[in-house]
Amino acid sequence: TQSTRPQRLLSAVQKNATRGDPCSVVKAIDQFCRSKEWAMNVGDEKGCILDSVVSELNPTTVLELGTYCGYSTVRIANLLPPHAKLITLEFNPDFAAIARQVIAWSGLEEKVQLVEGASGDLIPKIKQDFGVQTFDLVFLDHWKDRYLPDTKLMEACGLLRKGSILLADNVICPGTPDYLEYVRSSPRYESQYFKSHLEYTKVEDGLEKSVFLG
Ligand SMILES: Nc1ncnc2c1ncn2[C@@H]1O[C@H](/C=C/CNC(=O)c2cc([N+](=O)[O-])cc(O)c2O)[C@@H](O)[C@H]1O
Ligand SMILES: [Mg+2]
Repeated sequence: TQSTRPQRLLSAVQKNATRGDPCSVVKAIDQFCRSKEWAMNVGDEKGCILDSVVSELNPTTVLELGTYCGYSTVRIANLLPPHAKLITLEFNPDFAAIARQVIAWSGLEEKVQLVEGASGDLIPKIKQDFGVQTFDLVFLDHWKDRYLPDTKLMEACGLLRKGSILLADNVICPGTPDYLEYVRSSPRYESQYFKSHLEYTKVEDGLEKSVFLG
């Protein structure tokens, strides 16, 4: 049977990256996406912006919406202090299975809890089921029409506190116009756009960093 792109991405990691070395896993995926097959990882250019936001914040609780193959999961987890927790939600079981193996290859399983399911169903259960009260950082990178409803849901579920940061990928390409309008016009957020490029291309894209003001 034909392999899928995520399966081929995982094979490239297992072939070219060193087990237990997160940086080599990130490099192997970027090399695969540049030289073999484009894939919708946040990528190296926007990844550096992601890294700087994570490093500056030094979060202990992080939520990622949309794991895909686990590229940004590994980038974020690699920068977390000991005992910090990254919960990542992924509803496609095939992608989740690949991501688990990518995360395991990087040796960061201790810091990551990958939960299979839809964000709309899981977000209301996080406080009771995963022992997290609020998130220091949320990285949004799932279906673009889910960014706004899930942000409103996180607010309603009390998962954001004064100072929580939302970092959203693809606010230009493919674009999240309703989300962008919301965080830029709401008095409850202080937003900042980090101009960059769509992963592995010269097309404009960027990350929107929004601080929840409570
Ligand atoms: N509600 C939900 N709950 C849990 N998991 C969910 C979910 N909605 C989607 N997902 C998962 O998140 C990933 C989708 C990402 C969409 N990104 C994209 O569509 C995308 C597209 C381009 N692009 O076309 O250039 C570039 C990018 O950086 C992109 O992130 C997939 O793994 C999908 O299974
Ligand atoms: Mg993306």
